Amino acid sequence: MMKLRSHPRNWLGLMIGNSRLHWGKFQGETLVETWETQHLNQSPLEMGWSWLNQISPVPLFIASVVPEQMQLWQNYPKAEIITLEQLPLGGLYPTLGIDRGLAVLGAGNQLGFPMLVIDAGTALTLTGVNQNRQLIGGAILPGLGLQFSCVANRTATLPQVAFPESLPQRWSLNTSEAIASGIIYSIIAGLREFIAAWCQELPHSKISITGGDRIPLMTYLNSQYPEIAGLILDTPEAIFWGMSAMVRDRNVPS
Ligand SMILES: Nc1ncnc2c1ncn2[C@@H]1O[C@H](COP(=O)(O)OP(=O)(O)OP(=O)(O)O)[C@@H](O)[C@H]1O
Ligand SMILES: CC(C)(CO)[C@@H](O)C(=O)NCCC(=O)O
Ligand SMILES: [K+]
Repeated sequence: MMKLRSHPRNWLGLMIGNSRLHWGKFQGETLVETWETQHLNQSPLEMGWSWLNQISPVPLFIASVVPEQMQLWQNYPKAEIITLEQLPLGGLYPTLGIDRGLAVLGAGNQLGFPMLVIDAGTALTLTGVNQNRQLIGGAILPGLGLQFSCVANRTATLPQVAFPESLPQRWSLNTSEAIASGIIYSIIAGLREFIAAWCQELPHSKISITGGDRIPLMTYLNSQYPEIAGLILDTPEAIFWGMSAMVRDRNVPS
């Protein structure tokens, strides 16, 4: 096997997340466009998606944290799976989510290592890599949306609450705001604590954020801890940057 050091001319990246599918359209190394779609109920071929290959025969590179969704792509021609084994970072553990690995690789490649990535997705994760591209570790907690839906679904009277547009009152005098306060102040205080601990060990680290809930989360962080928020770089495309690096350096039979 040899390592290619170039991208296909046109290609698609697909990150299968827990809530939805994230797509990136690339021309060589350039990310041209990203969009989201729902999870599939059947394989893309059964859905009549052969057009994806016939009309535009582009290579498709897939990374997934949802095994059942990945299964649906098994027989899809021109699809290549991006796996953790190929990820050029040290100290990985076998069950690390490929989304976390790709995000920290992508953000680090683009902005520099050490890198701490916050992924505000279905799950909220922190993933830290040092200057030698070794995984130091991270943390996983229920994401913002999951925390809101969990309290509503698992209690008799608590309502489903939408994310508030701005930081709520900490001391609330109504149920909806009390739920929002409890979840939001706890998450941002927790993040502040994790970031402070990380920066104590790796003072020169970059910190970046990605994921579907990063904008409301940054709004709350900005209001309460502007000095912490000011350290965090917005990198919605971090996972695709990571994919791009792995696609460029993929192995091909020599
Ligand atoms: N159309 C949408 N569908 C689902 N979630 C959405 C949508 N728009 C915004 N979101 C927010 O995005 C969050 C999920 O983030 P994201 O899409 O990054 O997660 P994901 O697909 O599960 O990826 P991961 O598994 O990596 O967390 C949800 O909590 C939700 O609040
Ligand atoms: C934590 C999630 C769900 C975040 O999408 C994903 O990265 C995952 O399934 N990870 C596996 C467990 C781990 O990363 O340790
Ligand atoms: K699970």
